[in-house]
Amino acid sequence: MSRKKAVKGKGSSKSPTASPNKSKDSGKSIKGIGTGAPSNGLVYPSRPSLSNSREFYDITFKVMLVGDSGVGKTCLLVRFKDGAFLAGSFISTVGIDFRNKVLNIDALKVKLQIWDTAGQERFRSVTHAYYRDAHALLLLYDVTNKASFDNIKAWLTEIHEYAQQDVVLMLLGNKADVAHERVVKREEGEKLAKVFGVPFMETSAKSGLNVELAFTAVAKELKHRSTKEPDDPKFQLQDYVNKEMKSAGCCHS
Ligand SMILES: Nc1nc2c(ncn2[C@@H]2O[C@H](COP(=O)(O)OP(=O)(O)OP(=O)(O)O)[C@@H](O)[C@H]2O)c(=O)[nH]1
Ligand SMILES: [Mg+2]
Repeated sequence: MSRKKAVKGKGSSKSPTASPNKSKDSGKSIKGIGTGAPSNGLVYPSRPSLSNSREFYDITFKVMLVGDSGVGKTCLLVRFKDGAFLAGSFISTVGIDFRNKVLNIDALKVKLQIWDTAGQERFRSVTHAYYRDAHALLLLYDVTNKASFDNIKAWLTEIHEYAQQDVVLMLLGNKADVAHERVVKREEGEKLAKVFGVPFMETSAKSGLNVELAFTAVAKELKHRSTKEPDDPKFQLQDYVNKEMKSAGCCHS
């Protein structure tokens, strides 16, 4: 299996084509980031591995974080990437930014290129341009902010307008650690997600609750889609998430 080297570090991003959209090794055009054909990701032909380093990957996908300003998109990404929480004053994202992380999924190295969008209205036209190439979208609301929950319908309308039809979508109710200021019950999030047929879970960038799971579940779904044989059973994202939360003894019926 050929291993590609991931672009390192934090990217600031004016350009949506920061990732390769062509395999130099194979010389052929490949589906995925920057090509506008995101359904299958980038799968590289078999070759001996160059390295076991986390820098190398077999397949890559673009994941976008969206939702109102202040719901915790940047904090969720920083928690996932660096295992840390950005406490203190809130610095709103300007435009769009990305970070890479390589995960081991069923013996494959899956690189997620994660785009952190600005939730502020004034950057909306910038983020619209990036939806088209996204393989997956994590749509966040803040369980302590009712308006961010009420806006989910508008976000879904926007997603249907700008994203690919088969984009993997997951709804996340973030800041689940804040019990005393909670105004959106978990059941309300579950209900809304059911209405729109999207997987759902609550997360906390502060405590780390379900952060790894959210990204891993999406990576598994994308990897499954891109490598599955016709007879393979369908990967059920919500079932996987429920099973994992149950085995972790976490907060789900
Ligand atoms: N208690 C708690 N606070 C959080 C959590 N996630 C984020 N915050 C806080 O919420 C505020 C906003 O977080 P950001 O991650 O910057 O929000 P954002 O969605 O990226 O906002 P924009 O960049 O403006 O779109 C910050 O003050 C964070 O410290 C969480 O899970 N729990
Ligand atoms: Mg941000």
